[in-house]
Order: sequence, then structure tokens, then C-alpha cells
Amino acid sequence: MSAGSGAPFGARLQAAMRERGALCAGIDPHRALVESWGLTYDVAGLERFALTCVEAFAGRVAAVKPQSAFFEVFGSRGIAVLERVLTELREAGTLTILDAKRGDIGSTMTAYAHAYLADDAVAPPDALTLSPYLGYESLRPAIDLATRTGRGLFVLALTSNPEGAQVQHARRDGEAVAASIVRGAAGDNAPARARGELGSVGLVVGATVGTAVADLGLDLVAAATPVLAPGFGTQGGTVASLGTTFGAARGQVLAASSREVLSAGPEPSRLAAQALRIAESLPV
Ligand SMILES: O=c1ccn([C@@H]2O[C@H](COP(=O)(O)O)[C@@H](O)[C@H]2O)c(=O)[nH]1
Repeated sequence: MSAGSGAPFGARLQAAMRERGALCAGIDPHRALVESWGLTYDVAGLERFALTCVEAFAGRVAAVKPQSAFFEVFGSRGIAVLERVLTELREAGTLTILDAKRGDIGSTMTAYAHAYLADDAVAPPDALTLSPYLGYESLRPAIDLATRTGRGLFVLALTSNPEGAQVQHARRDGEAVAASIVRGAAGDNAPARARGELGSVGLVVGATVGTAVADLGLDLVAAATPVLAPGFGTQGGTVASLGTTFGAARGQVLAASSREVLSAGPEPSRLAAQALRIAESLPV
């Protein structure tokens, strides 16, 4: 066990949410936002944007979620900025969730796992988002490595976009695909559940999915899973909709918001105030 305090990710996230509220602030430096901050859309602008977010969020929110795509756009120099963001947040004691939605098979999945979850990875985040649509068990190399290194995962179950239902609501032998993902996470989180803790295999369930959690029979409480809920804010998720969607699992939910928070930039103090205002509105 090696990440941070030595406790597994699920326990560290629970502690951070209790201390700082249930907000995960996103770092999504897309062109329109970068330019609205008066920055040029190039590597220098990317770096200024991202480090301003680090200054504003470090030590203030439970977790920060950089979106890998917006760094990858700039090639190796963009990735270097992402690595700096992850390293500085870790040094400041703030949990990071890298949104890269990785998923593959066999030795390729093993390589992804090593790249993001190993102790000797270049800049490992505390947790990584994964896509299970090559089959939940195809993620096993990442699940096993994250368990060994104390890191976490957020596996896509019900995504915030309307198109996700085409795959995630589909049924096989009467069970919705999303429910089979929850079942997989529940199995991996069973030891943590027995200790009365959240596990380190989290799920992504959008803040915009309405009553789908209940309709599809997803038991998030029994799965002892942290839930990352993107779609809060600009995509339409609200404090009220989180209550409707998650019910008894509400205390497991970390609401993720990018544009709603980032629209308060570029002044770091205003950005921080916006994040704190949203975090305070979210019951833990
Ligand atoms: O189901 C999902 C999974 C991931 N995302 C990501 O979250 C942010 C949302 O940004 P907002 O500006 O708060 O809408 C973005 O990085 C998405 O790729 C998601 O929206 N839904």
C-alpha cells in the first residue's frame, strides 16, 4: 500500500469528502474556456490555465479531475503539463482523479494499468476512470494493481450523456448492462464493505440520469462503491436531482463539475470561492 496516507483510496476519499465536501472540481481546458480567461490556446495558455486551477483548488476541494483529452491535444508538451498538475496536487495533499476512460484487453490493459496506477508511473493520479465495455473482467489488471498500490478506479456504469443508455440500459438475461458493472464492483469492494468502508472500485453515474439507478435496479449501497457523478452544473445536474437519482446512496456521491466551476476564472480567489460555494451546497 503506498498512495498518500497508506489507506486505500476509498477510505481516503471518504475522509476528504467529510473534511471538504462532496465536490470534485474538473480541469477541462477547452479552447472556449481558455480564451474566455484571456489566454492563448497553446501550451503556454494551457499551462497557465491548469496551474491557476491547481492554485485555486489545492487544499480546498475533496478531489480534482483533470480531463486527459484537453492535455493530449497538445502532444507531449501537453502531457508534461498534465504530469505537473498531478504532481503538484499530490504534493498539496489533494486527491486527483484522472479522467482518461481507459479500457482494453490483456497485455494492453496491463500496460495502461502500469502507466497510471503503478508506484513507479511518471505521475500517477490517486484514481483513474475506466471504460468496462470490453467486459468488466477485462479491467482485472487495473483492479489488481490499484488494490496493491492503494489507488482507485471509477468504472463507467451510467454515463451522463443521453447516448449512453443505448449500451448501458441494454439487458442480457434480464440484467441491465449497467447493473452487471455494479455487480462486478460490488464483488471487488466486498472486503472494504466488511470493514464498514467504501471500496476503491468506484463507479461513474451521471448526475443527469434521472431515475435510471432505481429503474435498472442498481444497488449502489450494497456495492459499497464511491460514485463519481459528472454532469453536475452545466449539463443539468442539481442538488435536487442528486437526491432523486441516488436516494440512500447519496452519501457515497462525489459530484463532478467542470464548466460551472471554471466559469468563475481566471482570478484564483474567485475560482476558489465558486468551488467552495458549490461544495457547501452538496450534503455529504
Ligand atoms: O459520464 C460522464 C463521464 C465523464 N464526463 C466528463 O466530465 C466532465 C464534465 O464537464 P462539465 O463541464 O461539468 O460538463 C468532462 O470532462 C466529461 O468528459 C462526463 O461529462 N460524463
